[in-house]
Amino acid sequence: MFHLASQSISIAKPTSPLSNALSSFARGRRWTRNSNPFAYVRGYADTTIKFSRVKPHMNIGTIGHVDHGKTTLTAAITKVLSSHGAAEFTDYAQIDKAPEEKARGITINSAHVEYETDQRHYGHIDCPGHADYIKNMITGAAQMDGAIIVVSATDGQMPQTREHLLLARQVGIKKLVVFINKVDMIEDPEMLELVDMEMRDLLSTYNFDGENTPIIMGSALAALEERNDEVGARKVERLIQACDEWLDVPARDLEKPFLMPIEDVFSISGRGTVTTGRVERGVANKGDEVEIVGLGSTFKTTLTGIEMFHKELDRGEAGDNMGCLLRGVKREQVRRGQVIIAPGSMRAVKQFQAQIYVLTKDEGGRYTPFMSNYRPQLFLRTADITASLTFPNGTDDASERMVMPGDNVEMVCTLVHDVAAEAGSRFTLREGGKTIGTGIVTKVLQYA
Ligand SMILES: Nc1nc2c(ncn2[C@@H]2O[C@H](COP(=O)(O)OP(=O)(O)OP(=O)(O)O)[C@@H](O)[C@H]2O)c(=O)[nH]1
Ligand SMILES: [Mg+2]
Repeated sequence: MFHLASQSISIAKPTSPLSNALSSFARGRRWTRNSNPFAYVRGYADTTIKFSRVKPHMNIGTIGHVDHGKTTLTAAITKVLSSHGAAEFTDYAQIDKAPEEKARGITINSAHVEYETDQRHYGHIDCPGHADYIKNMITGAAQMDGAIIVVSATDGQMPQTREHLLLARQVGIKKLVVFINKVDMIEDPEMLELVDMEMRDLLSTYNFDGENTPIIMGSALAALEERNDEVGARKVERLIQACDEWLDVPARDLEKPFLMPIEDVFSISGRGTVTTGRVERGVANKGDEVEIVGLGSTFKTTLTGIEMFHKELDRGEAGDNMGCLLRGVKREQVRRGQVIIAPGSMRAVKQFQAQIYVLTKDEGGRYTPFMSNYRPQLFLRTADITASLTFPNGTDDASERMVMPGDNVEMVCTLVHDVAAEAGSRFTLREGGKTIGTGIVTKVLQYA
């Protein structure tokens, strides 16, 4: 039904059953807590340790409806792994640490932690579930290679469970692991079976592998509070094992030209301007010439420094969350929404044709149809731009034609600001605080 996201899913048989993985987690290593991986930017000048690439790195995170337990689970994972020496415990209050988050008891900003298993190093992003902060969820999810969707056993699937699944698909996440949380509050086992069945159906609806996706039932709070190990710590261990076995470390696009969407910009006195983001593809070496593209200005500069998780690197590659020090660039010259690329490898576009899926109201989308010249916000990588949607030339009755929620349509998007894009680039459409559609660029019609 959702043909934009119809990549085929290969059913990976777990090749290496994790033998006692959790107990033999990397011992004796130094762990740095990173509720915000970009906090290092402030200490940029001090860092000399080289980042080690012994294990494959993977970005995952927690998504799902508000209050279903994503932050509790994130804290619980670090707690359980810290007891194996494989993470530094990051308490709930260190993840939801903004005053407003504490006051309201919800996550607003997505937060980052890191931990390691025998096989992998994970960067983990805890996303907000509240509908008002879906924008932060999208940017968080856009950095993930796989995700843990948290569903409370007491509520079952809810609107943002569905919306997050759809958006996860949209940002290119191919596999998920499900954690059915709060089982400590459930007495009737049939209830759990029902949630399990409904989740498998829902996964299939959104083109995930509903049949084989691991579903783990437990209690994040019990694990965090170190009680009732059977539903607590043991289930969190099972969850991490499922992540190791089921989620695939993506084939990195190392061969492609370098591209890093700019997520944030910092100014460091004495050093210059640092931009942070997740490398989408390719490799950049310290000293490389790069090009900044989008939002009205395209110019060349040199990467004078690369850094990740407090450590300095000589190169950054696809999948890395990193900071780039840019030579001779003023803070005002760079903005979230631009990209840093290998010079000449992509251009800024003003208009393109796209295949768009319009969400139904049950998916959190519009209740009513829209017509030509509709103007939603278009989110592409980290950019957020107003766009005008029209029908392609030659469409019959274009001025009267309506697009209904649930429709899959080809439309022309004309942007108020230019953005780096190419055929295959994916985006999300939002309006009045909610996601109303998702799309993929099929053809560039006009460059900036
Ligand atoms: N009984 C029980 N309560 C839980 C469990 N896990 C989380 N909770 C409680 O559920 C509430 C919400 O938990 P959070 O971890 O903040 O939920 P969240 O999904 O991060 O919420 P948002 O980030 O705001 O979307 C808190 O009061 C938790 O203590 C659990 O396993 N059992
Ligand atoms: Mg939370």
